[in-house]
Amino acid sequence: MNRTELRLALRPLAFMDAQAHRAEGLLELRSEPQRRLLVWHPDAVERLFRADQGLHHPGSRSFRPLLGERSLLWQQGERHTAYRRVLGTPLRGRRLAAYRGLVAGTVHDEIDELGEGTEFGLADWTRRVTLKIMGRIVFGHADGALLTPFAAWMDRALGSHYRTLAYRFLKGGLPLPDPELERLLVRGAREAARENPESLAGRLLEDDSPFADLDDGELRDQIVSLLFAGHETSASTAAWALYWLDRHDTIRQEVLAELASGADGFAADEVPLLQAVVQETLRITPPVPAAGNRVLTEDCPYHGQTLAAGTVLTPSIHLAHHRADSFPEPQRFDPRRFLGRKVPSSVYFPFGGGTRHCLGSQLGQVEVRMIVAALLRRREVRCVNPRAGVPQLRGHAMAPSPRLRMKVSSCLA
Ligand code: HEM
Repeated sequence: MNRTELRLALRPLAFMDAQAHRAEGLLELRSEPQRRLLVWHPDAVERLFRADQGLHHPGSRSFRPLLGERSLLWQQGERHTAYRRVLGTPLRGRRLAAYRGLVAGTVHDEIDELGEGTEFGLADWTRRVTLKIMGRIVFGHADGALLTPFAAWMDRALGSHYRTLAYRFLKGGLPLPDPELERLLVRGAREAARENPESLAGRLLEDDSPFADLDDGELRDQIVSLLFAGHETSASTAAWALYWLDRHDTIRQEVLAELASGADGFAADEVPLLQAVVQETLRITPPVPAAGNRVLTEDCPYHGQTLAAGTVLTPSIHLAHHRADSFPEPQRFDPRRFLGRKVPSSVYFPFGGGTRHCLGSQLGQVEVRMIVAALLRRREVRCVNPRAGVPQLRGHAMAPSPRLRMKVSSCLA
């Protein structure tokens, strides 16, 4: 790792912001022989995602041990496609309706706990809600015996950016969980397959699935990956959306007026302004500032130069979302940018793209809309310390600082 890559690893957002003036939307992070480029120009992004099928996806060096060497996040070829088919199908389109009651029930139970005068850490609260939702989706239940030690492990690995860096650089990798937790996760998945065949673990292991005979190691990797990828990002988006609405009271009032129809937020077309708030939140504070690395498998001409096979390309979501020619006044929170407008996926890609496009993009947005809708409708909540609304890195993800607190001033329902 050279000095430029070290600066990116230590302070990724500050590093990327310092590159925002580069109209070419391309920066060399490392030179030959293992050239690495940060890319955010719309042409480069479009070409990259279009060519994704033929590229290599090596995955993150620090996350590979955490999520497991056989995680679907770095599987390639046919096995990767099969994982996406089995796990992605229930998370899309009409199938999503099956989760409406589950998401609503979890959110309302957590809101019930927020009495008048309660102060709570926003990012921790949304993380608790989304982990319970993912527990119910993956196992069919939100058993604290599984989810509490899982959350504690994630916090140990990712709860402090500097601790994460220390693990990565001084201890040779992020901490592995207690073997007992790994055993519990695998046992939970096998029980789910018997008792809750509709759960994701059940679908993965059902008799006619290509993964019916999955061994415990590979099963562990998929369960950890689903719980991790499925809750950190949605939690971060929900927390940022609530923060931005707190900062923009007129928009908050307009969202509340929209919710007066009784909509629960499940269907985006019933709440266009709330959906635009979610999209703008994902633009201005994308929970994943950079998509996964791609490696060119053959030489590729680009803007008068040749990018050699082996070049690593890192798509910067953060920089693409802050290009003034794509989003005028990019630092301004303005959901109206998205009202009645479809934004091209080469300039706006909070869920990545190509063959690795997020499997839970629709579910994640449903969760955020339903969390925001239910909380706004049922509680009068305000930020106690809005100055703490600064980004905190959790591995490759980015959430509001854990210091950001909300207070319930009254219970409305
Ligand atoms: C608002 C919430 C979410 C955001 C912003 C988000 C963002 C992302 C991004 C940026 C990627 C990498 C894509 C790439 O490299 O091109 C990704 C991958 C992935 N996400 Fe999400 N995600 C969210 C919610 C979810 C949920 C709810 C799940 C539930 C299962 C999920 C599961 C996954 C999986 C399995 C992958 C790996 C896909 C693959 O490698 O084929 N995500 N997500």
